Amino acid sequence: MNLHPFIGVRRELHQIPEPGFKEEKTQRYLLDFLSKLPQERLAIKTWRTGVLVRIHGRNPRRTLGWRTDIDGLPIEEETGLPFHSHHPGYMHACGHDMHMAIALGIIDALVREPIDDDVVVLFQPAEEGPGGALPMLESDAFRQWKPDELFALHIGPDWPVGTVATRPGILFANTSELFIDLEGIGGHASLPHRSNDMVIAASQLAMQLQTIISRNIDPLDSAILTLGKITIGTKQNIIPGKARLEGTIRTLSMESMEKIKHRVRQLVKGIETGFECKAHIDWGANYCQVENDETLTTAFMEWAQQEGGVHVIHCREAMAGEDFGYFLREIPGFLFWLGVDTEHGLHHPRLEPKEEAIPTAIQLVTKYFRWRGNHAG
Ligand SMILES: CC(=O)N[C@@H](CCC[C@H](N)C(=O)O)C(=O)O
Repeated sequence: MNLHPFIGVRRELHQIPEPGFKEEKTQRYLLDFLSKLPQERLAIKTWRTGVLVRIHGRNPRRTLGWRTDIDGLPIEEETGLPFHSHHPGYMHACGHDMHMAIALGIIDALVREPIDDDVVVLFQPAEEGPGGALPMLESDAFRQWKPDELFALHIGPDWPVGTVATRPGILFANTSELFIDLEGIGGHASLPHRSNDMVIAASQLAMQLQTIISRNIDPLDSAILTLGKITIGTKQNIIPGKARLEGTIRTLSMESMEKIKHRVRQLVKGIETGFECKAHIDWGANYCQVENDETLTTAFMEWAQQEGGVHVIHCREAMAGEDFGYFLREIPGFLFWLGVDTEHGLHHPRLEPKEEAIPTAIQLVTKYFRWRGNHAG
């Protein structure tokens, strides 16, 4: 059986996952692919490791936009697939390979059969961190081609292929990374009284941080504080003088985000006093919530159910983050989950999205652009 061309594209991209703002091979792949398309209606420019593509319409009244993210994750792939990652320690474990293949498929369809309106497609670096959306949004490259409406999708592991899930209003959470460094005094394991043990300080802090959500935040206002990594010590008989805790905070309101940060500062100060150590907090990258435009999202959901050939689910908010939220603060639009039905979820080393979702998405989005961009609304 012949492989769908954009499933082939996804498999090639799957092999070259790269960290945020280091997506050089990915950028070359995208530019090479784009150079082979009919060029009459295409304009292409780069911004850092990203790419911006403009497809000139037949009779443009406005510019519609599509955005995909392009970076991979620091995860060692365990899928055993024949087209597995060629970059040790990196994997497309959040579906950005699927997102890019779909975006290229949309461009391919629209250059061959253009719509009335112009379409701008953004290949945005560094979604997983440190965040490419905000600097791209502020760049001249983007400002010159700023679309009037902007749309995006994210693969959704929990839904079957042929399903689209979204909602008007907040879809994804506000996020803040969290890095805390503790510095005490290291020493010999047999002389605890002469050292200042950061294993105990970090352990206490980890437990205390878990009380913030349960004791300080309104239970009806969802929030998360997850510590994903703690680094302490070198050997079993050395008391370590340094510790680093790394995590992420998620909220559905900015008010809760501020409250959590305030409590983190207070608890860290308490650890400094209690353990006579020094502490430093770094909030890393912060993403604002993804807030779907009410009117456009409702109209899309009705259209997709009736005309799009997919099953539409009105889903709940997710506590995942997406820097696409920065674009939606300025430009009306929406993001939807694309059902890819995988046993292992996002950021898992065995994530295997069902590839049939690629042609489904290309068809759906191209059809939507034809409906919206041929002066339907
Ligand atoms: C869809 C998804 O999984 N997004 C990521 C992006 C957030 C990164 C952010 N820098 C953080 O970890 O706080 C997620 O983890 O939700």
